[in-house]
Amino acid sequence: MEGSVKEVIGGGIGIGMTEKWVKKHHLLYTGATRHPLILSIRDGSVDLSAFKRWLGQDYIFVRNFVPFLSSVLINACKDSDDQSDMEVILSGLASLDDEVAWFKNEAKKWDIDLSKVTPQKANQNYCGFLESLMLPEVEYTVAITALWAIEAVYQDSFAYCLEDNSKTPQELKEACQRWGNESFGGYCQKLKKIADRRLEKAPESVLIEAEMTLLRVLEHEVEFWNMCNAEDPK
Ligand SMILES: Cc1ncc(CN)c(N)n1
Repeated sequence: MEGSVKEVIGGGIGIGMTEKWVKKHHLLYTGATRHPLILSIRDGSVDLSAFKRWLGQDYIFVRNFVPFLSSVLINACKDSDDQSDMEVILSGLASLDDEVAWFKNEAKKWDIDLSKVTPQKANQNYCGFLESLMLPEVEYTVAITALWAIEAVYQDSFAYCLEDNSKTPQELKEACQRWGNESFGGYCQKLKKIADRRLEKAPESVLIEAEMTLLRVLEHEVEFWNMCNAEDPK
């Protein structure tokens, strides 16, 4: 029950660290989730070549995201204080199978040869960052915060393109649905809860590391959208 004694004592209705950080860094968060590319999809003015660039580059990103998510899963199995973390992360990993297939199928529709797409600079940088998060010294709390942020940016961005008054072109709606749907939203909420639970108990040094990691994720996301909107390879 909302507002129950248990919830108040347990912090259920209190604001978590992730939300505090989103508020504190709202300019950067908004930069990542309301980027001009997203706004152009939502208002229907999108340059389809930018969408195609995004499709090819994101396919490469997702392939690199698989080992990152696998490493968060291993961390959860080894270091988590709650067994259900593993199930949440496993569900995300399982859905990537379908996601990779979706990219291949979508690329065919848009006449994109994925074998010829090479990662642009911003994508290479982002994938390099994911690799750095897989190093053994990276705390589970930091890695799960990164995972939540990466997924939340896509959820927030694409859900915005599906709101009632949006003019998202029909042929892009399926892409927006992938990350903008309610079930993906629920997954992001679960990741947020895990991150908040871990952050609540984390020592100051881990909190600093996690907040910095969130900022890096948001910066990489902005750079990623910029790369798709740019005419020339960066
Ligand atoms: C760049 C980027 N960021 C996030 C997501 C969501 N997994 C993605 N597919 N690509």
